[in-house]
Amino acid sequence: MTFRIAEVIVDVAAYPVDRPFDYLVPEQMQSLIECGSRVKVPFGPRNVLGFVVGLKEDTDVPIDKIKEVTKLIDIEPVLTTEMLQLAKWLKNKTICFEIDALQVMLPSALRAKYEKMVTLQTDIENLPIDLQEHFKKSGRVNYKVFEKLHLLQTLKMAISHKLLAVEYVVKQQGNVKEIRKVKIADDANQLNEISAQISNRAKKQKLLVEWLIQHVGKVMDPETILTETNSSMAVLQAVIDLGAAKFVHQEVYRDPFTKEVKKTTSLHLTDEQTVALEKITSSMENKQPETFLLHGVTGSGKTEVYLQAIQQCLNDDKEAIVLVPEISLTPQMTERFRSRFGELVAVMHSGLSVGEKYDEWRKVHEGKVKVVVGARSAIFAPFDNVGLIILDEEHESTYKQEDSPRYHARDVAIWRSEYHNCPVLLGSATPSLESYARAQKNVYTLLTLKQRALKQSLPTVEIVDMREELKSGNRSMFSEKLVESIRIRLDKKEQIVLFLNRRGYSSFVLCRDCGTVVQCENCDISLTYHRSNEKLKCHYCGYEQHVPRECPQCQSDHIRFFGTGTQKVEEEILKLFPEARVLRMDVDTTRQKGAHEKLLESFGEGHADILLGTQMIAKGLDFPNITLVGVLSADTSLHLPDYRAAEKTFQLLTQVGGRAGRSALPGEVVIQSYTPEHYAIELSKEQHYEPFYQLEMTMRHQAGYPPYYYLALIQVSHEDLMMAAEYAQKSVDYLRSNLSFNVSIIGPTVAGISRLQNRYRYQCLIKYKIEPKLIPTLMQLIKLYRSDWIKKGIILTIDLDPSTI
Ligand SMILES: Nc1ncnc2c1ncn2[C@@H]1O[C@H](COP(=O)(O)OP(=O)(O)OP(=O)(O)O)[C@@H](O)[C@H]1O
Ligand SMILES: [Zn+2]
Ligand SMILES: [Zn+2]
Repeated sequence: MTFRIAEVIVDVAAYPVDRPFDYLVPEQMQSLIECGSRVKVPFGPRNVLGFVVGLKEDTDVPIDKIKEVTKLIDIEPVLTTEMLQLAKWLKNKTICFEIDALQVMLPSALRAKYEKMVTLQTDIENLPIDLQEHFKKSGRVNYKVFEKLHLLQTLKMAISHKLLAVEYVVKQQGNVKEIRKVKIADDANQLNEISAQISNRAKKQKLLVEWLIQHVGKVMDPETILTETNSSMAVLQAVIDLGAAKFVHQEVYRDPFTKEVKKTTSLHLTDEQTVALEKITSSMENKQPETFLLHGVTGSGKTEVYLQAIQQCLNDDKEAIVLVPEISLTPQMTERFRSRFGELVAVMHSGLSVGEKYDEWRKVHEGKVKVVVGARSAIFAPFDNVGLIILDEEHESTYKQEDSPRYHARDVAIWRSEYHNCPVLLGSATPSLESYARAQKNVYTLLTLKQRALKQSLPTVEIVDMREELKSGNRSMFSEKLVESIRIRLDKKEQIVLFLNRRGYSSFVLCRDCGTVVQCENCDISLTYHRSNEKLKCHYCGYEQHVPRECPQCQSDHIRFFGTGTQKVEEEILKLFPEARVLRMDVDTTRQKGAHEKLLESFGEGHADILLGTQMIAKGLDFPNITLVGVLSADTSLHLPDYRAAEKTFQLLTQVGGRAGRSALPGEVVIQSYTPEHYAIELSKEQHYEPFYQLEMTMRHQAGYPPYYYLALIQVSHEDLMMAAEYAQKSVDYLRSNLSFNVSIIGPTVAGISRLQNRYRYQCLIKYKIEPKLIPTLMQLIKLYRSDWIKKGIILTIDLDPSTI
């Protein structure tokens, strides 16, 4: 069947109406075009990108008005029917443009510049005659060749018979970091000749070439060569000009899968694990879209349950998606999957280059792998026979995307599970209140692991009141208790994790005379001090400046940085324990690709006594020799203007505490706090979730927050303060006159960060329980915005279930 009309979602933001437009399919394209393919179509004066979301025979658009599809980008669709449906759902669920929903499902490589290449998948004789000659020289031919020769029809056939495949080769644009190395010539004779040519007066050059002869063919850092030979860059350049070596560029990035992994097999499950696994597999057998909440204490062996459930899924010839929060995508976690399922696993996370990400996506798209382990966006993995979806650490806020489409991976997971009739498994030691409440109401099925896998006891937790320390004259950031515990571990050669809670906290520069804090020029946010290069940086817009020598307000020179960064803690530790080997893990030491991995590996191998870090080390670590966890500052995350502050603090303390005593050796946790009486801190002592859940639910009920109420956040920004305020007020008026009376609308108020990237920000919060008019009203508001306000420079965003307010 061939269709004449394509329905296309076009990539035109800021168009008030979000619906597909009809285009005429030129005859030669009719047998090639499919739903889920990208096209180029004329829109107004331009040619724009679009996605084919429907094909049909007729249209209401008059024949003299309808325009033709200019170009078919993919002869194989890049999106499945499922994804097209999902995009429609996402559009309503998150109030976004359908185009944004479609784009988010594709790897960024397909949005970047790329070259399409056709690669040979079989012996050349098996190809249709017309195509054969093109592959004689090389197994990889530019797609454009076939386009020019009008061979697309034949090409498409060959592709559908898997004789050929289309590959997108990304033109890397600074995504891959390269470093300059020196490649020494391969041929010793040639080097000898060069040496002979050099006049005896150019002693340094001669010496350098002599040295190079000893290292024929090697690739080395220029710095190494210079220090080893005690020569200068000029000398090196001179011998390079003579042909003794050449500069080469090497990717710093490596293949994500270069490391060998040891194969593991299923462990014998504990009783609790067995019960949990059976429930999950029986739901898989019955093809039920059931959502499970696996609540297991730290170290209870949730991961082993995931692994065996996935095994079941593979046995049934189905595919599995595993989501983990970006920060716990540690090599340890991914390795556990790879060592069980080997080549069947693809890994997707932000540490990969655009090209690498695309390679992983393609493995999924082509069915070469059966399991995806990845961060949030891996939920869109284009499998077509999903048997199980897992979200590890389901409470993590990184599962919510902060830009359009503002989706939550959990919601998408549940949607896909309904599409594929398969279960979703949410796992956590500290479930989100929302999920636990749903489990209480039997919307989710609760599975519990109360004990650690080898029946180890949970670590003992001691909370130290830092106010008392101060009273007794201890001004350091380490309490006496913690110092003593560290000393014992160092003596026993056991390992220590020190955790610096830096959520909502940073080192800033403050004038001790007038109290001024140095702020960003573009945002109303204090700048963060970076010791490594003595600079102040804005973590929101990237602005940076040197640390001022005097206060910009009062010119006093008593201007110092304030607060505790990991570097400062490290110095302090080394003062107290000069013999300790400390590994520091923070944004500064993990910037390089693979650094994270190396640090952890080295710690795991026992090359350090103390692992010091921020949020990054709170999760997923499973090292048997860790017996002490110290939390330096439990409170910092408590004082955030966030209704989830207590929940986040409790989760963090429980998770980080859970790193201790996971094997034979018993664990101890020392939590330092200035507000030890706060329930989130007090209750983390028992490492019991239930009491915290009960109390926090009461608080939420009283304050009218989720899970009792739903929230929607509307933000309005403009470069001009008055404009921002005016349009925020307009939005609120509009909402008030259209929503029911039992919906509370709070605002407009100044946003938490009142100015960002030179735009003033106002917001308004909607709290509701049931409000059928909400989505239609918000859609109308968006329409108002897109058709008029946007021209005045307003930016309006709507976030349903915002993760912070
Ligand atoms: N049935 C079992 N028999 C023996 N060892 C097990 C079993 N299940 C899990 N383990 C081991 O127990 C340790 C903790 O398990 P795992 O890391 O899966 O726990 P978890 O619940 O995911 O922990 P966390 O939430 O703290 O990260 C691991 O070293 C794992 O290999
Ligand atoms: Zn001052
Ligand atoms: Zn800024």
